[in-house]
Amino acid sequence: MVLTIDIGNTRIKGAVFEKNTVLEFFVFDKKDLEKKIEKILEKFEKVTDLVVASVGNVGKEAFLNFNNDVKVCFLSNEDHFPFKNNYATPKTLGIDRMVLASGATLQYPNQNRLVVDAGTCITYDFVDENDNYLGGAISPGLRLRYEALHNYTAKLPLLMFEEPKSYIGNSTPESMHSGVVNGFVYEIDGFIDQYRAHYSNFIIILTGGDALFLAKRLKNTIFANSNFLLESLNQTFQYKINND
Ligand SMILES: Nc1ncnc2c1ncn2[C@@H]1O[C@H](COP(=O)(O)OP(=O)(O)OP(=O)(O)O)[C@@H](O)[C@H]1O
Ligand SMILES: CC(C)(CO)[C@@H](O)C(=O)NCCC(=O)O
Ligand SMILES: [K+]
Repeated sequence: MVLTIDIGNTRIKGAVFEKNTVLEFFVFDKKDLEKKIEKILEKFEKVTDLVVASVGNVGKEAFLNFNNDVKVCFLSNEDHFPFKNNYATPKTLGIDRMVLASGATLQYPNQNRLVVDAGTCITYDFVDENDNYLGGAISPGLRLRYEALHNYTAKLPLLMFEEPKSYIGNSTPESMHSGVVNGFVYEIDGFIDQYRAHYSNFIIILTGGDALFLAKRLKNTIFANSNFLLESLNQTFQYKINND
């Protein structure tokens, strides 16, 4: 059994896998990291490996004190991945993006793939049909847009997500909801259109905390898989075992 851990910028997510089947999912706060992992390891005694991807400020050190029977695999940019990395700055490429690209390569062989992760940031990652990772884009996620409007102006309130009533906002809150939510949706549809103009065929994997909401709103119909990063961690680990 494998416990995969995704340390994002905001939250931590985990999943216990028996081969390719998820037994349980977890979401928790950074401050609870060690306590929660201890609990999971107590509940699932058969976990032999802990596989971690961290883009947050939680480093390898946080994983040194667990039960000795558990091996920790803390993924880094130096690991071997199933794609050819054409990024001009491979050392600064986010480990979450590498794992997403890896999952897309392994799960959807021999095709162009675009992964859109709508989390704290929105990331776009493209792997072509010859398994070249080309890069993509990084932009602020939904929650971050609301926070930025509030934090960098004098007058704008901090709002919680609400579905805008129209693209023409007729009040301050409605203008903000339209700008944030519609802007978010238009951006992603716009990027997908751009890829479509250059690649006649590609699959789209939509993931991250806002994926389910987005899937309903995009003009481009695509399926969402909120757990794609955790699944990709499990697959990347299997790949690593078989290729190291
Ligand atoms: N309880 C929650 N806490 C924070 N964000 C949430 C929550 N529920 C839904 N969301 C939405 O999820 C988005 C954040 O996504 P996610 O949880 O994937 O981020 P994350 O844990 O920081 O991961 P990453 O850094 O990998 O993007 C926010 O824009 C927000 O709208
Ligand atoms: C963009 C984020 C913050 C998304 O989690 C992460 O992938 C990251 O810190 N990336 C480093 C920069 C890059 O990917 O080029
Ligand atoms: K993200």
